[in-house]
Order: sequence, then structure tokens, then C-alpha cells
Amino acid sequence: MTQRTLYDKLWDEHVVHTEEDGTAVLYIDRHLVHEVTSPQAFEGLDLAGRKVWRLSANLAVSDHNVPTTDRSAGIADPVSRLQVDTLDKNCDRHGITQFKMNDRRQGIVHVIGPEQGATLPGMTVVCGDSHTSTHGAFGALAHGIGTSEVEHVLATQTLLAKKAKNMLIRVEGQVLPGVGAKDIVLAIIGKIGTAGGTGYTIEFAGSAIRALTMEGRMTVCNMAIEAGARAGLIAVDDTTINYCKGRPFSPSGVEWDLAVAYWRTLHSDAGAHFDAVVELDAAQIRPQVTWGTSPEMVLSIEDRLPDPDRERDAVKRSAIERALTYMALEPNKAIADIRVDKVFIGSCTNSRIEDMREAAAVVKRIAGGSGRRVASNIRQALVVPGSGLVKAQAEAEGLDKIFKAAGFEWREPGCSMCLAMNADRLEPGERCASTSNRNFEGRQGAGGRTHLVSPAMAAAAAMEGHFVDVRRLA
Ligand SMILES: CC(C)[C@H](C(=O)O)[C@@H](O)C(=O)O
Ligand code: SF4
Repeated sequence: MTQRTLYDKLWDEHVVHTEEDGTAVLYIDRHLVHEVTSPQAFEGLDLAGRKVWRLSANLAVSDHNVPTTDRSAGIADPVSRLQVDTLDKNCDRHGITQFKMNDRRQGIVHVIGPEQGATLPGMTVVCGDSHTSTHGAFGALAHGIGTSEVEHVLATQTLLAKKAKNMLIRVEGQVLPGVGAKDIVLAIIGKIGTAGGTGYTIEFAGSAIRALTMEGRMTVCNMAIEAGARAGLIAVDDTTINYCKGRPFSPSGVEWDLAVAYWRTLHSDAGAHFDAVVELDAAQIRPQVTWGTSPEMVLSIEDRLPDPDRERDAVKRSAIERALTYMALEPNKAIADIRVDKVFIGSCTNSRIEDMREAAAVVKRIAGGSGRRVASNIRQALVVPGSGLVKAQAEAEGLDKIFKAAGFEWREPGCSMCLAMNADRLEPGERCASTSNRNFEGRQGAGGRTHLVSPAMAAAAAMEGHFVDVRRLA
């Protein structure tokens, strides 16, 4: 038998039928549903008089439109309220398992799937959301789908798909203290660009990836889509298996043993063919900060902003000029001199318990029991746990107290300030250090300016009022 990549194996395992042009029918094991991309899908189902094909494959939650402040009075904004109510009604009507807004298991769809064991190795996982790539951290084939595909999956439990090419991104060595998964993935995007992974499924491998926790691996795979790939993957190992054990949707008993035996085969065979290979040296990766309006516009904390006058390529030069203008930044300015107005620690990239711990540790380190609070130029610093369970865990560890004592707001779970679809947003002209994954113009609110960073870097920026090198704190 020929050697196969992890992607090849997952693909082969789920293909039901392949047409001559390569279009395949893929069986879908898990369908995650949120309020933004499901209403028309349910409507389509109703119009066709169809039912949900396999109820137990679906898990739904509202996350984009939920308020992150007190929810007892419901949702004030009528558009957001309608979206959330519509999902509730659709799930109730069809009998789909859903964590409603006030359920303590509610949270961002990409946080709750893995947390519940609804995402497991070897699965195909889809959701009407581009950051479904997150779930590839489990050795699952996971990617976003459009609303018409959501309807197709609800109705048939299958998806029409074409196989992508295989890319291997190998990160070898050890990262420096203070450098984490977010820095790794931003450095990858800085290297290959936002179109670098287009047409590929990326497998992240190498000792630096293996050394990551599941939380860190999810951060990396979450941003595969920002590198242009619909799906990112990481091979299954003990870290994966230990994480899955004992979760509500995970198998148990004999089924667990059988599952683990299969999961252990979920890695690329030695000598398997990759269409492209990229290598990074982990030890060279420094804390990353995006400076522009695309995740590939990224530099390290030690760097200075680009100077368009020194760029010979006219297209690149105008892109730099435009980004600097939008971001209101001068060429050659030191990244460490950029002052921010707001800080957002959250999103499906960085709102898991490890992220909360990482940020709290930095706050604690800088405050050092002195009662020091966020810098005076910080208008708002939000910490938004990814799920009610993350929130409860963080509170059990006293992390909320560290944040609150330093002047951070400790919120209810949701997408929050990652995108301007709820009450949390940037005002025009405001600059934010954000642990999210997208920084295009207006992403966090019209006229808002986003710098993507790790939780440690965001926490440090809140305390100091500008970007600082967290390696000094590690
Ligand atoms: C609303 C949703 C369709 C969207 C996505 O697909 O990613 C959102 O989650 C985002 O991050 O921009
Ligand atoms: S947290 Fe942000 S990136 Fe993630 S699903 Fe929500 S809006 Fe999309």
C-alpha cells in the first residue's frame, strides 16, 4: 500500500462516492451550528419539506450575537435577538441539541465542540464558519462551509467536496519562553502569506507543534484559514487522546479502547508525499504583532514598521501605504512604541483556559501584588472566556480576580469584540491589541484598528499601554 498523509487517510475514510471530475460526496460525522449561517439553511429545509437526516450529529450554539454582559434581561439589539431566537426555535422544532444562551456550557462554537468531546480524532467536522479549521487540531478533517452547504449537511449528512493538495508545515525546535502557539501561527502566516495555503490542507508538524497543548494546537489550526487553507491538521498523539478522555460526547468503555486504537493510526505515514513543504525554526520565532490590515502584515516586537519608500514592488508599496494610513501609523516606528486604546482577550483563537492562564500570569507578573492596574491610556480591557465552562474553570483558579483587580472586565462567553456583531466593538479610530484572528478594515468596528497578538502580549499591552516584549517577563 502506498504511504498516505493524514489528510489522505481522513479523506479516504469518508468518501462515499467520487465523480470523474474529482467531485466527491463526503460523509460528515459532526455538524456544528451557530446562529449566523443557519437560518436560511433551516428555511430551505422547511421549504423542501425535509427533516434533519441524523439529529445526533448536530450540536448548536449561539455565539456571535450574544451579549457578554449580564444576560438576565435578554438581548437588547433586535437584530441580534432575532438571530438567537431563530436558532432556538429551529433547534427546538427539529430536536437538535443546543446549548442556549444561559446554559453554562454555552460558548464559542469552536471552543465548545472540543470541550464537549463533540470534536474527536478521525471525524469530519463542518460548520457554517470559516474557523472550523480549529478542530483539525484533533486529527479531524474540519473546515467551514457556506449556508447552502449547511442545508445540504442537515438534509443528507454529506457534503460535495473536491480534494485539496497536501502541504506540510514543519516547526522544529523549542520556542523561547514567552513565545507561544499564536506567535508560531502568525510567524507561519508572515512567512507563507495569506494565500500561501490556498488549495491545500495544511498539516502542522515538528517538535514545536508536538510540544503544544491541545489549546495551543487549536490556536494554530484556527488560523490555517488565515493562511489560505480551508483545513489545518495535527497528528493524533497522547496529548490528543488524553484531552478527549472523559468528555461528555467522548466514547467510553470498550468503545473508547476501539476508538483509541483507530486514532493511533491518524498520522502521516513516513515517506508520504506532500505537494509542498515549509519549514520554520521555532527558536527564531519572537513575539508577533500584526501592524496592518491583513494577518500577513506581521512583524516581531523587536521590529520597526515598514517604510513604503524602501519597497520597490509598486503593488506591495501601495498595500503598505494604504495599511499604514488606515492604521494611522508612521513608517519606521518601533512596534514597541505603538500605544493602544483597547485590549481584547478572547475569540475562538485564544479564549481557552490556557489562554486565560497565560494572560493572567502576565497581569500578575506586572502588577506583582502592587495593586497596579491597566495603563491610564487604556479605555477598556476585556477578557472574554470562550465558554461558560472555561469561565467557571478560570474562576475556580482565581484568574478572574487577577483580571478584575487590575481593571480588566470579566465577561460572559461569546465572540464579543472579535467582530462587530454584538455590543462589544471598537469606536472609529480606536486601536486594539486583540487575541483574535482577523484584522481587516472595520473588523472590530467601523474605523477600528486591530493588532493581532498572543494572550500574553495583549495582557502586557494592557498593563503597559503599549506593546512590550513579554520575553522579558517570562
Ligand atoms: C459569521 C461567520 C460566518 C464568520 C466566519 O465564517 O468566519 C465569523 O465567524 C468570522 O470570524 O468572520
Ligand atoms: S470568535 Fe471570531 S473568528 Fe471565532 S467564530 Fe466568533 S467571530 Fe468568528
